[in-house]
Amino acid sequence: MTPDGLAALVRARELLLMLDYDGTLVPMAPLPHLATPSPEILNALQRLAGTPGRVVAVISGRRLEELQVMLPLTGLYLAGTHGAEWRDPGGRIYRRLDPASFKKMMDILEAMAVECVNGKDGFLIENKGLSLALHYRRAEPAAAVETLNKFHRRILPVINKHGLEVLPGRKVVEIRPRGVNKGIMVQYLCRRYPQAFPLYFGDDRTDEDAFAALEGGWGILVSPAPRPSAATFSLSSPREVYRVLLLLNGNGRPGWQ
Ligand SMILES: O=P(O)(O)OC[C@H]1O[C@H](O[C@H]2O[C@H](CO)[C@@H](O)[C@H](O)[C@H]2O)[C@H](O)[C@@H](O)[C@@H]1O
Repeated sequence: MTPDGLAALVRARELLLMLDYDGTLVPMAPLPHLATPSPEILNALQRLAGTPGRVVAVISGRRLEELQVMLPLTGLYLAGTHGAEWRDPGGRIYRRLDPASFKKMMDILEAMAVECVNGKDGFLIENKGLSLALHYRRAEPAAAVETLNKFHRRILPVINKHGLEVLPGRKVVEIRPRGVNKGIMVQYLCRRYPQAFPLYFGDDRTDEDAFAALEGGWGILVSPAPRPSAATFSLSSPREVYRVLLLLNGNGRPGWQ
């Protein structure tokens, strides 16, 4: 699907526009804090969020606190930690889980990750309170395999005992409470806005839960190459996602670089 084709199909409808952040709205970067949106993306999202007939939601594995810094926008949903916490367009904050009850567990997992990484270069441990991510984007491939195997063995008893799950992502392994996934947030929004046609844009394994939860809408996989997915269509890059946002804003000028 081309961005122009997709926008032409949905432009006239009332839309529930849901987007993943990393790899979808913003291109991947070597480190999480470097994946920041351009002013053009921020403008496009802000315009959409202020347009009648458009409900906009960004649904990410990042913490809500971090998303609010990355996307200093108003009038849209920001959902963090795979939908475990979110801010609504009116600025109210909601949490499905109490971070306090997971703190001890995440601290234990963090200590295990530190032990397995053992000071090796290229790893990043991110304790998000409700989940823990072990990034290996900049690690040597052999070191990544060895460390991840060790980490999996180390955490297995804890995972099973405490109802957690392990999710492989793009150069990251994440541990989060079972039952928390982007699909739950998508379902909530679809039911809250039944009149709006749902579209979900995502690039990663965690977005598959969201595609599967769409109630009569379309999932748009963001990937340069075809791959198995529950999505309906695909776009090749965040750049193409940006073009769809521009077109939905009624601004089809080519040439976002
Ligand atoms: O659900 P998402 O919005 O796609 O968030 C998924 C994870 O994204 C971040 O990590 C990933 O992106 C970084 C920046 O491009 C990259 O450096 C890292 O290797 C990727 O794993 C974020 O740090 C995680 O907390 C999110 O779960």
